[in-house]
Amino acid sequence: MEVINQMTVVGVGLIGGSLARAFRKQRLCKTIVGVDINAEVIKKALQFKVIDQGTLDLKEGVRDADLIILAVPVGVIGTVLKEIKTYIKQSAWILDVGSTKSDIIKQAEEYLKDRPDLVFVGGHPMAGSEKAGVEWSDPYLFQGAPFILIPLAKNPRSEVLQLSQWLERIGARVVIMDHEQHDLQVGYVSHLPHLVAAALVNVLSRNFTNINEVLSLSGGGFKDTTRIAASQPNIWIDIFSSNRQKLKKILDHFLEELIEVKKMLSRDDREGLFEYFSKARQIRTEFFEEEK
Ligand SMILES: NC(=O)c1ccc[n+]([C@@H]2O[C@H](COP(=O)([O-])OP(=O)(O)OC[C@H]3O[C@@H](n4cnc5c(N)ncnc54)[C@H](O)[C@@H]3O)[C@@H](O)[C@H]2O)c1
Ligand SMILES: O=C(O)C(=O)C[C@]1(C(=O)O)C=C[C@@H](O)C=C1
Repeated sequence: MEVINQMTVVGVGLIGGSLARAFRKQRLCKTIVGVDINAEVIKKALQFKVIDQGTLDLKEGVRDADLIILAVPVGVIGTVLKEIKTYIKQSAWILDVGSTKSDIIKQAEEYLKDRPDLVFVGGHPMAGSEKAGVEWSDPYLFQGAPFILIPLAKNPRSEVLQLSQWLERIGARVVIMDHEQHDLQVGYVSHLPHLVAAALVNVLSRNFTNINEVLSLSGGGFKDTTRIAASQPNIWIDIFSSNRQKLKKILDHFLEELIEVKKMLSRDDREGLFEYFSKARQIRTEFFEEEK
């Protein structure tokens, strides 16, 4: 397998830091350079030996890279790409890890028109945490997790194959799909759950003044279903704004579910409720038990 001379991670946070550590652990690259807008982040990343060199200067950081990972918030991935494209080495690979893909793929197609030599692949690791920052990075984060890849139409399959092999080496399960399907399906299994978790918390604050008293009564159910409500809002604003057209439709479908349940409650439809919960139980247990 080809070893990367220099990998540059732009945005050395939870995901960027975890990818750097995972690639290092598997000896997939010789040198790792980190670029961030925050000097404290670079200092910490050097201290934890997540990166070998760090800089606040994008141009300097990407110039000699063979693989560039864009691990900044979704709303700035395109801006960074536009800024660096003229400095990138001939035939380098660029992988972004943003949680939405349609906007980013369209930006990459537009901005890289005059750099047909570059291999841009849209990526989305379906692994993460509610914690942010390099201090929470984990070299094993991607083990067993899906890593969605969205190649640009013009990319040769062999180039995507090389990237897939590196990602498989860090334990990920590569899934190749198109950006529209990605934003729809991931909208249901990641973005909607995030919103539901936040709503479960916020419904308390809207209806109680003694929230802490109510929270002190919660057991595992509330904690399990609301862990992700503790995530960084800045990351999620970008995700929701970027996927807003699909999310509006997904929300309509979700509201239909809630209205159905409300109707069952109004007519005390025990049979309907039994069917409803049984269906969910069956789908969830069959899938996740088979997955083990
Ligand atoms: N957190 C998750 O669970 C998760 C999972 C999969 C994908 N993602 C995606 O990964 C990306 C990074 O998320 P994260 O959770 O690692 O966030 P994070 O906050 O831990 O890290 C982001 C880093 O980017 C830096 N940054 C921000 N703007 C920058 C800029 N213009 N130039 C250089 N550095 C900049 C920040 O200082 C920070 O260090 C996002 O696009 C997110 O959607 C997140
Ligand atoms: O496990 C978590 O904490 C996550 O929220 C990770 C999670 C998700 O599964 O929805 C969140 C956003 C990412 O884009 C990918 C993965």
